[in-house]
Amino acid sequence: MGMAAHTDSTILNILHQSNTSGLQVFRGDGSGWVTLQPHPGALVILIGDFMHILSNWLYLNPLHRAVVNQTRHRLSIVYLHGPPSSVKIGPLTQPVDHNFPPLYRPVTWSEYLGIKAQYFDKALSTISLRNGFLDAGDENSVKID
Ligand SMILES: O=C(O)CCC(=O)C(=O)O
Ligand SMILES: [Fe+2]
Repeated sequence: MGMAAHTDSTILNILHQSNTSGLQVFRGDGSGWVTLQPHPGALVILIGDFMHILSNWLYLNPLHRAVVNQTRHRLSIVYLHGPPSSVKIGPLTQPVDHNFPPLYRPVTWSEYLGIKAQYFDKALSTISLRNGFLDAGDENSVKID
């Protein structure tokens, strides 16, 4: 089963893929979609939207996807780590300096999941405190195919 391009709505995801590749991460430096080759015993840590929010854009949520393999069976196991569903979470004050004020309004995970279901790749923009600020999935920064 493949997965369309997305960012994870969690704090972070811990992923193990079998020895068939399929996980790809989008790199904004012009490399485009880069395949993360599986390594035996290795785990992939993906920063989710809430780590992105908490860190006020210091730790970026990578746009990624899973492509299907027509000939080889592929298995990936993902542990999703999110915040408590009803606690409001916004950018932490510590990494936020005065020249870089909070970029997002506080939001609960359950509220954010509703926003994500409705706006998908534009979800972070809808809680942005700065108009025109671009996030990973935004139309103008990355074209999702
Ligand atoms: O199949 C994969 O390796 C990716 C899975 C994934 O991105 C997810 O579960 O959020
Ligand atoms: Fe994912």
